[in-house]
Amino acid sequence: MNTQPPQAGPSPVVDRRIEKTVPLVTPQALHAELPLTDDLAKTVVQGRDAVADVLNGTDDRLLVVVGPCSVHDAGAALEYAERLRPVAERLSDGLLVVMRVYFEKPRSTLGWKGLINDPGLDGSGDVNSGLRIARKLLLEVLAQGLPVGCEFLDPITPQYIADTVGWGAIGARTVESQVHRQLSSGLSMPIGMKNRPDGSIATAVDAIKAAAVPHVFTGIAHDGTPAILHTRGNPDCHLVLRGSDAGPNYDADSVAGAQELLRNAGLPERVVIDASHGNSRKDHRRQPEVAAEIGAQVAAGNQAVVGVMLESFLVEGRQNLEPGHDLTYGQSITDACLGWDTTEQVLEGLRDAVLARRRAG
Ligand SMILES: O=C[C@H](O)[C@H](O)COP(=O)(O)O
Ligand SMILES: C=C(OP(=O)(O)O)C(=O)O
Repeated sequence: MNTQPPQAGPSPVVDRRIEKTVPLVTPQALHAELPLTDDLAKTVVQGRDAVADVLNGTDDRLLVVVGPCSVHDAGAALEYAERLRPVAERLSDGLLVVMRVYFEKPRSTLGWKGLINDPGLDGSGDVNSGLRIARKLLLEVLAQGLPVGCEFLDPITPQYIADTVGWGAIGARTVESQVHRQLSSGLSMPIGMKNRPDGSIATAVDAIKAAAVPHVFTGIAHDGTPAILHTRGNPDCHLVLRGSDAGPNYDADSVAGAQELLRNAGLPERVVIDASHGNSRKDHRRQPEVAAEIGAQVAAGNQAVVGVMLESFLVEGRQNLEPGHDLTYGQSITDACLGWDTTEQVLEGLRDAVLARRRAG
């Protein structure tokens, strides 16, 4: 028999490293506050279908996912969307433009983890506000008529925003994770699987295969209750070549190698290439030459290259997030980005490449 008096104060067993627990808004409540209207839902569905058509080759355009490395200021991101919309329309004969609206940042070690996790940019971790700001911005970008692309990092977050997303990514650091593969198998939009930071493409190919089939996993339901989710499998997952710590993988030989891996796995030979990250060696000034080389492969008739990713914001480069320092409006606080004018030139070059491929083929 236990003769010890009941323990007063914190438990010696559980929550020893939990400082505090804060209630999380439910997906249902957030959706009710910030609803996806029928018109916006049409933009989402049309965007997803158009991406799938490009991936499947029934649309010969190039998918271009372009926008800031991360959103830290919703106003600046919306201004970017307002600039992008007319350019996307003008180039729509060659490009299917999806705006990169990334709220979740996977870090190599430490750093700001994105607007959903820390909208105050100060470590206060007000996730409820982060989700609200993120969803509001997603609806505003959709209202511009632009489909949006996000990385899915936290497995709970999609319940709050995935209804607005036309294209999703699983990042280089999580592509080997079973949790993210299961999640992808249940997501309603095409998902790009990135090669691992060390360059392993086989891991991303494994992820595509794993996410294509049904899974069962635990998560939350729309009303916020714990739930067992049974997925159907996602046939629209595809490879994203993003280079690696060892160097780029956007050149024709690397693309051919990736095609061979896909072919051997019995998967469609379709590849999206990220012009940033390992492919630019994180130097934004190299993105135009990477995009030009990808464009040259497209213009030469390569049908396997179906998309390009660019990191771009209003102001080129990046800045450090430091307490007490004012931030430059429209400049990235994570990876360095192309500035607006260069972005427009790069997009025009990619569109010309598609028109050349079409003329030749
Ligand atoms: O795209 C953004 C970054 O490359 C990614 O979040 C990793 O950043 P880090 O290596 O600076 O942590
Ligand atoms: C983190 C990102 O990319 P990767 O996973 O390729 O590093 C990103 O695009 O924000």
